[in-house]
Amino acid sequence: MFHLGWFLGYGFGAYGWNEQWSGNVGRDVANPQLFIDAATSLERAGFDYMMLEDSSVLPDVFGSSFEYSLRTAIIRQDPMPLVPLLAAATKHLGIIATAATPFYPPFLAARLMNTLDHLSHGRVGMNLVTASPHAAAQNYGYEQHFEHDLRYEMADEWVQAVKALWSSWDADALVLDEATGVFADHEKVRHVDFEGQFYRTRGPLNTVPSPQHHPVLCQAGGSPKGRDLGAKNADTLIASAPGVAAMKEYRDDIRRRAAGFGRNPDDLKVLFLVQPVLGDTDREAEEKNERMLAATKDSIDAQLANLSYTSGFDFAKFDLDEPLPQELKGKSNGHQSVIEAFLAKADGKTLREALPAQRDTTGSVRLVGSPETVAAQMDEAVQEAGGDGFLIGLPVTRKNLTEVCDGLAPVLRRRGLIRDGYEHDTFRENLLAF
Ligand SMILES: Cc1cc2nc3c(=O)[nH]c(=O)nc-3n(C[C@H](O)[C@H](O)[C@H](O)COP(=O)(O)O)c2cc1C
Repeated sequence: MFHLGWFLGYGFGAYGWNEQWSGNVGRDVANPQLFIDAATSLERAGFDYMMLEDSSVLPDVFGSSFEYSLRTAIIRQDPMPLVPLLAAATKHLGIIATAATPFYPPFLAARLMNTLDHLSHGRVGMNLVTASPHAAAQNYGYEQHFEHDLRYEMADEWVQAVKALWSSWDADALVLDEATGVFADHEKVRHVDFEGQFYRTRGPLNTVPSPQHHPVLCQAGGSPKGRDLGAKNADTLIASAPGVAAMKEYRDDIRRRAAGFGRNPDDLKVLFLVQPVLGDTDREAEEKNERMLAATKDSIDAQLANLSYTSGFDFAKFDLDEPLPQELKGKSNGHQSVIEAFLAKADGKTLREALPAQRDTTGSVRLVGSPETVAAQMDEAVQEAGGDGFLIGLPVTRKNLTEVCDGLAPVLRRRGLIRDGYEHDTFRENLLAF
């Protein structure tokens, strides 16, 4: 059996602006109903979790302008207030929201997650990101963003501070004895007095222990430092590795690192990002895939804007019919693993020739066909790569949700590949159930 998550690539944002099948995205922008519908669909299908990505910028690296972002609806509402709405509409689904460690004081994050864990009855998780654009850092008052490896060192310390705050109350600190009038045992609540290189916090939390005590931690680092942060601290890793061999290499490496940190590697579930293309028949799905690939090739601006966002380099400045300047290698302060893989693939090509390869970096394994065919492809990939499951990275439209939740998932369930109901009450217990 494997686990399923859905990755909302624009968080609480807009999906499929001005495209077919995106409903009334213009009229309903910032309306939570689509996300509530998504959560109930995912739960019906037996998903472990829904993961809301986030970022704090209106991207303006590409062309040194907001023009592309505003034309194409690259906006994001804060995902945190959405969590209780999703929780209220569901009973079992895990809900992960993203927090950028450089910008959340540990106390604020620990208290927020504790409270959300109560509101969701033990079903919340936090995706730790270090964020990459300088503009994000500037929104929080920094002159520019911290250097890539430094921000991972900071993130590791940040997690230790957050965990210390969650542990500032013992799980059994609540007495709730109305006869003696004692609410909580003061000997089971203590200061944290956390003094790190980057963060200090006194503690304790002024909130009571939540159902999971330590909400689920999720992470997506690809670089060596990013992998260490995840291997040491995360309960689930969301990964993008091109092809079964790369998936296996990534998972084996993560499990080795986790064991090196004294953890049981089975306590860390690695889910690979995929974008299945489903049709009523294999032929219909292949035709749809061809159309989507052609559209991707045509949408040069979308690819350049995406590269600009992840790298921090303005790709509008490069000549499409020349190779990229060699000196870009090793210079990005952004998503390093993503951008270095692209630069390696672009070697010896013009930028225009290199661009279609960008699509390869967004999905781990090719899944195209009818629900039966895609279920078999997923089974095969997991058997070969040994992954713990998949993260569906399709745009959040009701059509995509229906195809996956009411087409693909029932086939996966009939084949015994995904859960048939939820055994436990909390997200963590369900995640670790197999
Ligand atoms: C599936 C997935 C989801 C991600 N979600 C976010 C996100 O919500 N916010 C963010 O700032 N970065 C996000 N990232 C980027 C990662 O946090 C990280 O910066 C990136 O994978 C590159 O890692 P590296 O810098 O360690 O190479 C995501 C990456 C992946 C693969």
